[in-house]
Amino acid sequence: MQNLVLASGSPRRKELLHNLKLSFDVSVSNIDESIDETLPAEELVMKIAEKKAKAVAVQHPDSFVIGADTAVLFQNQFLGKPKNEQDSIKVLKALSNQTHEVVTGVAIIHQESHILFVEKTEVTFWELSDEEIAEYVASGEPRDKAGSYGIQGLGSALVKHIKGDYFNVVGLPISRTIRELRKLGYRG
Ligand SMILES: Cc1cn([C@H]2C[C@H](O)[C@@H](COP(=O)(O)OP(=O)(O)OP(=O)(O)O)O2)c(=O)[nH]c1=O
Repeated sequence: MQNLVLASGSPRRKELLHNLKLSFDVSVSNIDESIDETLPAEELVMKIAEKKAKAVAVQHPDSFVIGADTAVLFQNQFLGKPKNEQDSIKVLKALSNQTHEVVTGVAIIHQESHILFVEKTEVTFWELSDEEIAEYVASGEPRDKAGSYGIQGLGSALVKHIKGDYFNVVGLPISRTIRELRKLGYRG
């Protein structure tokens, strides 16, 4: 029996795997997510995803372990989760009426085999009024989310259009992830 482990505490990633009716365990590692700003965003998110997966793989040596990390990239700036409400307001003002990229790095580890990949989605926001931003930030939704919004929640009202995988924006490019898992021999 093959065992699948999601190395993430994100409820969104859990739900995306559930959608595929896969049975899996969740194991969260407390790794240091501080970033090396000299690295390109694509490499950074893959590196952090790999760190998350590796920390869990040592405890589950025969399992297929998935780690992921999502960030927003705008004008060469790497935007992770907001530090506070002021930070969210600043980020949402910058993203208003603009297109940004959401990058998710995914790492899959099984025994000696590793797969790393990055998926990108372009997201374009409507022009947002100060009032709309203030109301959205007060809802609390931006708090635990890269780029200070959640496309799957109230944040859906901010988005004019996207180009690429919607699920990648939510935190896990699920269709590519399952395909890469199968390449490593996963048959669940
Ligand atoms: C842009 C965007 C991000 N997000 C979320 C996805 C990720 O959960 C979060 C980015 O933080 P991550 O560090 O990628 O993940 P996490 O802290 O939630 O979970 P863990 O570290 O345990 O793996 O932002 C949304 O839910 N919706 C969105 O539209």
